[in-house]
Amino acid sequence: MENVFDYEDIQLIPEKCIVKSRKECDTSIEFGGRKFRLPVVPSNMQTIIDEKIAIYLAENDYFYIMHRFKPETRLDFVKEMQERGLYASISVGVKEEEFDFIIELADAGLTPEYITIDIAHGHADTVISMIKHIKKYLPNSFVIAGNVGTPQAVRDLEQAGADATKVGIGPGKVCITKIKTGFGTGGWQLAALRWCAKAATKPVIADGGIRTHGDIAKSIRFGASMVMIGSLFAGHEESPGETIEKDGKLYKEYFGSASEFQKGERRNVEGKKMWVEYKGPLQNTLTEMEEDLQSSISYAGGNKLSALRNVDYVIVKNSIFNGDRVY
Ligand SMILES: NC(=O)C1=CN([C@@H]2O[C@H](COP(=O)(O)OP(=O)(O)OC[C@H]3O[C@@H](n4cnc5c(N)ncnc54)[C@H](OP(=O)(O)O)[C@@H]3O)[C@@H](O)[C@H]2O)C=CC1
Ligand SMILES: Nc1nc2c(ncn2[C@@H]2O[C@H](COP(=O)(O)O)[C@@H](O)[C@H]2O)c(=O)[nH]1
Repeated sequence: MENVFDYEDIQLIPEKCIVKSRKECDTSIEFGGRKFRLPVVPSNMQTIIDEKIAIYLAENDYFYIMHRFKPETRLDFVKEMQERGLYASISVGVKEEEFDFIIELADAGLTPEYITIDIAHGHADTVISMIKHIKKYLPNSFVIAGNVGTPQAVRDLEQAGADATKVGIGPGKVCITKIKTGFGTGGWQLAALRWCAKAATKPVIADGGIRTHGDIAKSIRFGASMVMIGSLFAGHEESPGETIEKDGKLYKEYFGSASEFQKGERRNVEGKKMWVEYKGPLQNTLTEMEEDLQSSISYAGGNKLSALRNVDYVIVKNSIFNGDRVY
């Protein structure tokens, strides 16, 4: 790998503005045959999304992926979403019973519009088998497969039939994969995204490591069609995690899907828990993300998301933040 960098090492370079107001900039994206208001999806984690948030996001034209940690509820979830006239987007793993679940859905005549294969090390024969299995039994589901961190992995999963791949091993805020295993894209996620996106012939989702709204624009610049975000979506009024009060301030829990809090046991733990400051309603964050991304598009000299794809950038290693904070 030649240039290795992460989000905080990059600044995008402005182009001449062509709009009179940032409101003219369109942040929408087509993904898997549907149009969404933002190229952003909250992480499919138990402290980030639940059924209520999924319904809210689907009703308001945002993309969502439901987590897979209450497996017995998934069939009814798909049924309920589709009865409401909403799209169904679920996650699966790769264990034996997950293969049975796909057949169960097919037997029930249910085709989720999106199925995400969600495991830590997605460049695996088990994932390739699951992609093929889904394509056999539910050929009309849009299959997202991950997570991966190399061009070869992207090629192999696309070759197996994946409609999109998800890139990011270890850059997450509650992730300890790089510390526990020595592997991953933590610390160079943006460069890994670029590397993978160059090999991809289908959409790529950048997953993990987004710390500011500007990182969404950077992800688009480096090849992402969609950006998966956990920590920035934790801490909302609607967030499913527990709420505590400390010294008069509210905090909400955010834990990793491979943490002992998720697993209920201390085996192969690659995630931790943290407490995130309470942030108020989810819609406020979605609105601010949209406004910030509209602004990014205007700096890119365009009026739609594609303007971000070709802007120039500079690498300013470790020097952007200098202790800066948004608030
Ligand atoms: N994006 C990221 O960086 C990471 C994300 N996660 C998240 O944590 C959750 C749990 O993930 P995961 O443990 O994969 O899910 P599962 O517990 O469902 O495990 C997936 C299967 O793959 C096997 N496996 C083989 N090698 C590995 C490996 N290196 N890492 C994990 N599994 C392996 C597991 O067997 P066995 O358990 O016996 O080894 C199991 O059968 C997911 O939601 C995942 O997205 C977890 C870590 C990193
Ligand atoms: N290594 C681990 N990664 C995890 C775990 N649980 C979730 N994740 C990944 O993190 C992102 C969210 O990252 P953030 O920086 O936006 O907070 C999420 O989408 C997963 O890919 C875990 O336990 N270990």
